[in-house]
Amino acid sequence: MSFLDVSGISVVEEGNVILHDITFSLKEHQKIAIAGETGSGKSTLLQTIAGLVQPASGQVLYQGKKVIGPHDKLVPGHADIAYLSQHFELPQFLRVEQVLSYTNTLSGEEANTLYEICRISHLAKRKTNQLSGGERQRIALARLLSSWPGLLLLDEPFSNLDMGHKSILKAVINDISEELGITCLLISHDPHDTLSWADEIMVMQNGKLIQQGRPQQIYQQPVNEYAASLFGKYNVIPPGKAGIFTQLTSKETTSKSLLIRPERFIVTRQDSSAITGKVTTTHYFGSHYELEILVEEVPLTIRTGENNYKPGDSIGISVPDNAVWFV
Ligand SMILES: Nc1ncnc2c1ncn2[C@@H]1O[C@H](COP(=O)(O)OP(=O)(O)OP(=O)(O)O)[C@@H](O)[C@H]1O
Repeated sequence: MSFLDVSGISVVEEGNVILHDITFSLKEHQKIAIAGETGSGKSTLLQTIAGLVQPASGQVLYQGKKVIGPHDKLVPGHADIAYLSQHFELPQFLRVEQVLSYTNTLSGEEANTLYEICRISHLAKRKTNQLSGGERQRIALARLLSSWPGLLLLDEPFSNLDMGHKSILKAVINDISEELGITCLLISHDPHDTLSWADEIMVMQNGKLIQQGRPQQIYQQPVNEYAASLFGKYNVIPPGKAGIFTQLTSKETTSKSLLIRPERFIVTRQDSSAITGKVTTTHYFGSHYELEILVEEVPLTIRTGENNYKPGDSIGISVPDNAVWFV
């Protein structure tokens, strides 16, 4: 028995199939992130797990017991599963300590620990209309956690936060798992949030779970171009031109296109062991440069730490064996 077992979940709303036969399981303390484009069904999946949306078929088992959907329950939801919506609301014009006291079931010491972990202790006397977006979110989170759930579902927690608030929230979410032992499942469309945090990533497309795996696997071996696009820039080289690149590796060309991430190219000397391209544009990104180049009419984006090139220059590039992937 897993901590959470989702088996064969389908959801239909207004005659449209929103989730198709989703199956996966989550171990206690495992960190899973869900990625997918807008409308791919991520929120509906979290809401179904939380018992807030009724599946048309399939079931969710939490610690071996079925999560009852809203059709069969007077007050929808599950006492041990907390869901933080993208559209959470806090009561207006109340002090933070009042807002928290309404839901709190913890002892004074436990509550203080929770407020420390959520980085909100200093906000107790503040009114809810005097908070930044990031502070509001951490208070909404503390409010949910004051019932000490076993599973926390976070729906796009980082959207609309600036870098400062985002890094505080990341530390909070980390501490929630590590110090409070609460298992977290989160949705984010930003690869920086998911790749470094998750033990596993699930990729959704049109209501289907199309790939599940370790971050490295999802990033380097996406099942299709859509999955590649969710985690950053990539080059797709059509099958007819793939040989230009595979000749540098032990790989054989196939009928599929070749996928290479921009940072996997190596800028090298222009000799017989390299491919020669022509630089068309250069862009500076602070931590690196991106060069747009043309190799036998194939446009490529390559990333490099140093830029000694300008438009019109010839450039030598190479690609290691494990950087090429067929999609
Ligand atoms: N109650 C509903 N009735 C009808 N359609 C719905 C309902 N809930 C969701 N949908 C539709 O189901 C699809 C998936 O929605 P969902 O919110 O789960 O996607 P998402 O991947 O979370 O998107 P986003 O990233 O924009 O939040 C969308 O096309 C949405 O319009």
